[in-house]
Amino acid sequence: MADNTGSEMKSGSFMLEKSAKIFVAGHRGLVGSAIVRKLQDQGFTNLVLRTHSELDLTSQSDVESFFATEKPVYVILAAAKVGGIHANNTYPADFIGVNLQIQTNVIHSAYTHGVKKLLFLGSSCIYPKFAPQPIPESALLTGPLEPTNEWYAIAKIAGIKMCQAYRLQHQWDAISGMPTNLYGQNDNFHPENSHVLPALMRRFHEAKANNADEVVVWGSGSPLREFLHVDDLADACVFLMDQYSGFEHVNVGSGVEVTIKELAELVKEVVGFKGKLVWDTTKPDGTPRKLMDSSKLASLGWTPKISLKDGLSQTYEWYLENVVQKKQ
Ligand SMILES: NC(=O)C1=CN([C@@H]2O[C@H](COP(=O)(O)OP(=O)(O)OC[C@H]3O[C@@H](n4cnc5c(N)ncnc54)[C@H](OP(=O)(O)O)[C@@H]3O)[C@@H](O)[C@H]2O)C=CC1
Ligand SMILES: C[C@H]1O[C@H](OP(=O)(O)OP(=O)(O)OC[C@H]2O[C@@H](n3cnc4c(=O)[nH]c(N)nc43)[C@H](O)[C@@H]2O)[C@@H](O)[C@@H](O)C1=O
Repeated sequence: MADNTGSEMKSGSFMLEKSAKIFVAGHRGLVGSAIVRKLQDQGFTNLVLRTHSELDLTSQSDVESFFATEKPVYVILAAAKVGGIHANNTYPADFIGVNLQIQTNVIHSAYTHGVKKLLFLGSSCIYPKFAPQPIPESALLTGPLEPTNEWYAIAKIAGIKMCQAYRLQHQWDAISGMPTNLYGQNDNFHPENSHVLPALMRRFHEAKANNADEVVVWGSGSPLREFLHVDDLADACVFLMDQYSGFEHVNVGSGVEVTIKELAELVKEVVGFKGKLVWDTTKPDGTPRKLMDSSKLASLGWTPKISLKDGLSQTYEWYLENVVQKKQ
């Protein structure tokens, strides 16, 4: 039964419907590809997938036709305009506009065409810049946002609210998960527009390959970030599809935070770069700290499994095989 208050749980029907048609939007991205791997591992056989060029989710009419034709039973919305601190800061119109368009089109058409349940993915940047730490779900809309990503955050907050509004008005089972900073295979390794972890992995790798003496890292090194491996996130998404039908969004974190300086040292070690770090303090630090309180998800019965050290090694192996070797 769908629930308006968040107090009730849905028990296990998703995992029993292995041949139900599931639309994973954004299936080639970091998150979408991990969700596809997880669903396939779990025996789901009827995934419907479209690349950006096959279906532009910012087009309301194309999204409408897609849902009318395909009629998926479940939707996991992992398509979005995504990027790190520099991209968010540089392209505010894209981050608010594209994300509002994608999520509005997909959520509305999914509801209209009888989708049974939808999972919307937001981000830990929805919370106020100076939220209490660890950040509980209840901190939403209690203070001003971090300016470097407020445009993206406003779109994501609108997505949560849209799911809640459709639940209230139409008793429709739309839920929201809020992942912390993610990393893993199929990440974006762009030198400027990516998130810190893939950016540093690439920069250390290239410095090592070129016998460089130093690597530039942005900001002061003091901000704290919590990192979760994307395979853990995918596992949590499947868990939420199966086990959660509440009104409130759910934090998905690892509970482990490191300073950017500690992260840089870890990535340096995994890559095997021997030179020194130089800090470019003209670059923004962003939020000083954003550790999520994931006790709600833990109380439902889900916890992460992959340590940062193991996850980093795995990701570097993947990067070597799939990015470096393919360029050669
Ligand atoms: N990465 C992170 O650290 C975090 C991510 N998240 C959330 O997870 C979700 C997925 O992020 P992530 O996997 O990192 O992002 P990626 O950039 O890796 O992937 C985004 C996907 O969205 C698709 N896409 C983008 N625009 C459109 C469009 N107009 N029409 C159709 N498809 C489109 C892309 O398709 P194509 O490949 O075909 O171009 C791509 O597959 C987002 O909602 C994000 O907010 C939350 C917290 C942290
Ligand atoms: C997931 C989350 O991601 C974004 O927020 P963010 O956590 O600030 O993201 P980030 O990974 O880009 O940076 C983390 C920290 O790391 C420092 N840093 C050092 N050196 C590099 C570097 O080379 N690249 C980047 N990107 N950052 C670097 C950087 O200065 C900052 O202090 C949101 O915009 C929003 O998209 C969102 O929700």
